[in-house]
Amino acid sequence: MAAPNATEHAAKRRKTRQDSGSITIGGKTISFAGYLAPSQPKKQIEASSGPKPILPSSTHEQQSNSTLKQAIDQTTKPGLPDKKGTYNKSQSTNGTGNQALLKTRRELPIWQHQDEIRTVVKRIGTDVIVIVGETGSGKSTQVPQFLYQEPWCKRHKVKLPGRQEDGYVGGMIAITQPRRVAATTLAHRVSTEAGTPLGKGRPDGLVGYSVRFDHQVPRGARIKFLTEGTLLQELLRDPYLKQYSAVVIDEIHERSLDVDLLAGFLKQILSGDKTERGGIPLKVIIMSATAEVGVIQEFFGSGATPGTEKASNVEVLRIKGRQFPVTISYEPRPVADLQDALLKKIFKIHVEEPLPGDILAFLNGQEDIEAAQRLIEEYATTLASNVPKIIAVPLYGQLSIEAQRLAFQPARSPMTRKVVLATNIAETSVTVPGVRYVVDSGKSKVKQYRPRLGMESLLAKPISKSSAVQRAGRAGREGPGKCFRLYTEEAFDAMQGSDLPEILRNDVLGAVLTMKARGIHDVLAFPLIDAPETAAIEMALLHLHFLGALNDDGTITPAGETMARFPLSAPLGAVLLAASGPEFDCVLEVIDAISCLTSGDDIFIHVQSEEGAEEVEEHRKDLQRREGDIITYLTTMQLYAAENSDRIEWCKKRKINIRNMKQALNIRRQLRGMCWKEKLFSEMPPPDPQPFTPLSPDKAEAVIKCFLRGFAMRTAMLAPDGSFVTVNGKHVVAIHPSSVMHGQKKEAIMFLEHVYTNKNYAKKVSAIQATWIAEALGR
Ligand SMILES: Nc1ncnc2c1ncn2[C@@H]1O[C@H](COP(=O)(O)OP(=O)(O)OP(=O)(O)O)[C@@H](O)[C@H]1O
Repeated sequence: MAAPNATEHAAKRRKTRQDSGSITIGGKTISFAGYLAPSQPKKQIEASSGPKPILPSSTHEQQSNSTLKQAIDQTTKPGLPDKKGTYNKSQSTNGTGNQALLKTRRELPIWQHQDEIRTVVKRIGTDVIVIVGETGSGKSTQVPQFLYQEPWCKRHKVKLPGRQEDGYVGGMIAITQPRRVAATTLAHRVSTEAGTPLGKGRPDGLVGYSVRFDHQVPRGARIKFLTEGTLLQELLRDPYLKQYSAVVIDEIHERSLDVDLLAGFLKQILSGDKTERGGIPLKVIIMSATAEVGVIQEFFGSGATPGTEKASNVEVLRIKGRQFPVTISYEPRPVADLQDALLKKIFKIHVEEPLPGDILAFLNGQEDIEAAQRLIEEYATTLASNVPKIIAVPLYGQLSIEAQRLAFQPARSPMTRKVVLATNIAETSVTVPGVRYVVDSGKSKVKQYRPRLGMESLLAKPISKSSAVQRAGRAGREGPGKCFRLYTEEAFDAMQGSDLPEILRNDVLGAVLTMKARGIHDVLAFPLIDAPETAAIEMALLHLHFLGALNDDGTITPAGETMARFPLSAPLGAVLLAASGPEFDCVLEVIDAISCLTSGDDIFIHVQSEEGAEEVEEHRKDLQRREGDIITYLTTMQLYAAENSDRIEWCKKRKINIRNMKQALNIRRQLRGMCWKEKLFSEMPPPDPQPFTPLSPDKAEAVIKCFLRGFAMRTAMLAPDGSFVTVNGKHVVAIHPSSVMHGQKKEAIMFLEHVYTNKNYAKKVSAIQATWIAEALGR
């Protein structure tokens, strides 16, 4: 039977309106009672489908586009504000763009506090300044701009221990963000406000950003936004953070593992030998709307009286007020079906609330986002041509940076309301321009690691009060906003104040390696706000020893130091190092596979329908390899790089995410550069495109054996009943449907990811032989 074409599929899936005033989309029925008039022929429904969105005098797009144009104009026009925040004519080409933003900045609550902030930060003896201000009060964008011209923030020429010639200390402010999306968008915003270009190597830029695999820091930058992980990497190269005068830790309340480590290192720098910085102090500024101030004071304070805000070296500043009000509403009673309630709320906002006003909805995770996106797209097709349109844009961590940026751009067509469907990555720090309405599901997926089982689970859990406040704070940033909480007020009252810090619920492998690489021998004695279970640290030490990162006495090996320098997890670092040995000699091949594995979201677009999946299988035949997912990724990269006609078309045909593939190529280039520097291979390959030669079975085996050096603990054997049972822990795992190995029975498998959702799944799976596991474990 011929496979149905895409139009037929779409027609099949398309909604069917029902007489009951509900709509069935993708097998799900949503009642429209109260929103849209029920049961009428389509044309009539369109003409009288409930209250229409109130239209503005100018359309949303006109407004958004002019804002965007202004922003672009401003970014391309150089100009720095002077000390008072006004613009110097010689620096700004016409000043008007910057002046317009200056007016907005002056209205931020924090603007009135700038002198106070400058005074407190420069105070001698004050090492740590905690700034607590409501969401949107202007902390992230304004504080670095208030400080970078202060005399203490200058670059100082100083004598440094162990050096003949003078060195330099200070000159730049680092601001960390928990996520790259916040770091990059804030850098763009601040460079726009300052009127200076953002970009590597550009002269005179004031602002830059540095996130994994993407560094845009202009020469002479004074303000640098980075992810916490990137600053940790910098700490390995520069243990005293000599290039910085101040480190601003933004959104500390998120308590990521990286921020807890950073806090520990910063505490050590503050209490350590000042001569290492030529006597120049490092100022530490900690900011959040919802931080537990007492905990921070206690941690950083020397001679602090907990809870009194009177620590001698720690000062607390509280910024009152927010720029625009946010009205919060709750559900009268608990909702039975969260996704149903979320969609209804989005549709209700669309028909009742005025434009402009985009919606930001918080969902559990990628799967829920994709499902909601499909349903909104179906809903959009039911809207009459004379009512505003609605579009859905996803925003989650695994998307490539480029795909994430789409969520921050205004809708392209006129009279269109954008709905950003996000995970908690949009919860703190970010401003999604255009958003006036927030819909909060009250849930998020939380990763939890069980050290004794060596397993990770990813389960949807109620959020904390702190998260709910942050989510609401995403509305009301450019005008008054509304936040619709899909839970009752009682449920809010019953929420925990804050989330459990990541260090207490996640694998600490990377954290322990970072500490070891920074020369911390006794990791149990390292200062941490909250110490993880000893069992978790012991597991991490054993694992690192197995990876060859630690010697028998617990000191770091040269291989461990190299692993720590790579912007990759320790097991992937171990894989690269194994590939560089004469036994395997396949670094370039391993880089090809790792590039695809780390480029964000899966490069392969998951097709929902069975027929669609069959069609895609047909087109992916040239990529798929019987050895499993790793060799399939590797082959995909090699074929993509060899493609010399139309790479976009090539991706489209195979349903490969074009942006992620481009990002993979970018990562491949960077990893090749890093491995070259580390002398892991001896000859640079010729530039692309080169003719494609399929990987030989021997080479494929070598690549998989290298991966086993990093992932021998993530293997499973076929049991007599046909299930796979993990070698470590003896758990039953099923091969995830996204794997090319799905449904296959092999003697043994290795999996790079392991997640417990509704089932215990192995992802990124390769076929292996049992003897290979013994070989890898017995080294
Ligand atoms: N990318 C952007 N586009 C448009 N406006 C922005 C952008 N970033 C910031 N703003 C404006 O600047 C204001 C202050 O933002 P900022 O991030 O400095 O606040 P904050 O106090 O750090 O908030 P939060 O605690 O929520 O991170 C926002 O409310 C918004 O009006």
